[in-house]
Amino acid sequence: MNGSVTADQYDAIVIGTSQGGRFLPVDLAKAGQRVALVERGQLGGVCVNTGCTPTKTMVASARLAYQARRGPEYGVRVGPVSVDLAAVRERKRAMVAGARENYASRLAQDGLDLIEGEAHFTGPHTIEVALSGGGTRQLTAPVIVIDTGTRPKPLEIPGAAAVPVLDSTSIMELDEVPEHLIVLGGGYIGLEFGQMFRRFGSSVTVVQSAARLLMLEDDDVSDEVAGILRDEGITVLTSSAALEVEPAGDGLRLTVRTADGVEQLEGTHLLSAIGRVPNTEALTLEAAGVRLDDRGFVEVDEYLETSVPGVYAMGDVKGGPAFTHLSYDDYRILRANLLLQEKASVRDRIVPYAVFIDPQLGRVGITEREARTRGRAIRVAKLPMSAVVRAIETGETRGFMKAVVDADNGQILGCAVLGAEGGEIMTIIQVAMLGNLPHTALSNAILTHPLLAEGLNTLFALLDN
Ligand SMILES: Cc1cc2nc3c(=O)[nH]c(=O)nc-3n(C[C@H](O)[C@H](O)[C@H](O)COP(=O)(O)OP(=O)(O)OC[C@H]3O[C@@H](n4cnc5c(N)ncnc54)[C@H](O)[C@@H]3O)c2cc1C
Ligand SMILES: NC(=O)c1ccc[n+]([C@@H]2O[C@H](COP(=O)([O-])OP(=O)(O)OC[C@H]3O[C@@H](n4cnc5c(N)ncnc54)[C@H](O)[C@@H]3O)[C@@H](O)[C@H]2O)c1
Repeated sequence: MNGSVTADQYDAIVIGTSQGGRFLPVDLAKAGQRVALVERGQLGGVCVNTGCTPTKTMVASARLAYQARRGPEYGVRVGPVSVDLAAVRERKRAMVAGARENYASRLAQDGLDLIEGEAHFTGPHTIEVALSGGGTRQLTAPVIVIDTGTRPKPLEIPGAAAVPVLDSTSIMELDEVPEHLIVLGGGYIGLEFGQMFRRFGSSVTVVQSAARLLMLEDDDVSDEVAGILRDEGITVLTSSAALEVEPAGDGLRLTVRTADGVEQLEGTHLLSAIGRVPNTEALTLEAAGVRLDDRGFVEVDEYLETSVPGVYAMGDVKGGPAFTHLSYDDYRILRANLLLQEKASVRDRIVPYAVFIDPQLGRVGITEREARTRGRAIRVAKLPMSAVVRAIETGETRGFMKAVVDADNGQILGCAVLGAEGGEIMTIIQVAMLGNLPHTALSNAILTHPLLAEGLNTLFALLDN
C-alpha cells in the first residue's frame, strides 16, 4: 500500500462473490457492520456464471434429446431428433443472466459496498483493489475473507499451444455440435460434458489418465458409469496418458499412451477437464503472510481461519471437495463464528454430492473401499435399479443403489445411488444418516408405492438377516 494514501476502514472485507460470498457480507451488513465485497469478474462466481447453473441447464437439453430419441421405446412417435446448439446456448445464457440478476438484487443492503476490481493484499489486514473502471482503492479491515475460487488447470502437453483447447467455460459457447470431441479427464467435468455432447450428436472419446473414471468412487461404481457411457456410444480410455497434440486437417491429432501401446486419436475438438487450480496468485498472499499448501491452496484450520489471525478462506480456494453447497456451508460456519461468537467447525461434516451424468450418481459418506481401508466392520447392501418398480415402469433401469452400514450398530456410513434421480434418493439416505437412524428404519418405513424411493425398503431389507 502506498504509505501516503489512507485506506478506507471497514469491519469486514470479502474477496469474491460466490454462494457463500453473497450471504456472508449481507448478514454482516445487516448486523450493522460496514462491509466491502470485492469482485473482479461477474457477480455470482463460478457456480452462477460458468459452473452449476449453465452446465445443468445444458444437461437438461441433452437429456431431452436423449429421451426424444427413445420415444419409440415408449410408443411415442417423434421425427428425427437433432440439436440446435446455438439455441441450447441461448437458453443457457438466459438462465445465467437470470441467475446473475437475482444474485445482484440480493446484494442491495445498507452498509455493504460492492467494489468491482481485483484485490491483492498489501499487508495482513490491508488490500488494494485495481478497480475495473481504472484507478485503485486501499481498504483495511480486522476481518478479511478470501473466497476467490479456482479456474481450469491449463493443459501443458507438447503442442497444446498450437491447437484450440476448450475448457469447461469455452465449450459452453460453441454454436455447432463438434463432430468428434476428445475429452481429457474422467472426473465430474469430463463426464458431464462428455455425455452431454454425445447426446447432442458428437462422437466422444474420454481419455482418463487414472485407472478408472471418478477415481474417488468404489470400483463397481466407476465400472458401471463406464458401462453406461459406453452403452451410449462413448469411447472410454482409462490408464491413458495424453502425450502430445498437433493440428490435423480441420481438427487435431492426440497421441495417447494406453495400456495397449501408443495410439493416435483424431478429433475435431479437444476439451481439457483435468482438474482446477486455485485463484491465489493475484492475491499476493505473501504480503499478508497467509500460508498456502504445496498445491497453492490457502491453508485453513477447522474454523476456516488462515495462518493470519482474522483472515479466513471459504469455498474452493482452500482445497478439498469443491462444491457450491460446501462454499455455502463455509458461510454458515463463518457467520456462526464471526457474528454469533460460536465455535462452529468443519470437523465431522457430512459432504454429499451428485455427478450430473444421466442417470445421476448421488454420493454421501464413506465408500466401501474407505471403510475397508479403515478396517471397519461393515455390511454392504446393493440393489440394481432394475429391481425398483418405478425404474422399470419409467424405463430407467440403469445403475444401482449401494449402502455401507456399520456391522455392529446398523448405522448407515455412506451410499452411492447411481440411478434415475440418484441425487434425490441419496439425500433421503443422507437425512437418515443425519438423524443417526439405523438401516432398519429405512427397511421398515412405509414408503410410497411406486416411487423410486420405495427401492430403499428393498435395498435395506437385504441386510435384515
Ligand atoms: C463446469 C462446472 C460445473 C460445476 N457444477 C457443480 C454442481 O453441479 N454442483 C456443485 O455443487 N458444484 C459444481 N461446481 C463447483 C462449484 O461451481 C464451485 O464449488 C463453487 O462455485 C465454489 O465457490 P467458491 O466459493 O469457491 O467461489 P467461486 O464460485 O469460485 O467464485 C470466486 C470468485 O472470486 C473472484 N475472484 C478471484 N480472484 C479475485 C481477486 N483477486 N479479486 C476479486 N475477485 C476475485 C472470481 O472472479 C469469482 O467470481 C462446478 C464447477 C464447474 C467448473
Ligand atoms: N456435479 C458437481 O458437483 C460438479 C460438476 C463439475 C465440477 N465440479 C467440481 O469441479 C472440480 C473440478 O472438476 P474436474 O472434472 O476438472 O476435476 P476432477 O479432479 O474431478 O477430475 C479430473 C480428472 O482428470 C484426470 N486427469 C488429470 N490429468 C489428466 C491428463 N493429463 N489426461 C487425462 N486425464 C487427466 C484425473 O485422473 C481426474 O480423474 C471437481 O472436483 C468438482 O468438485 C463439481
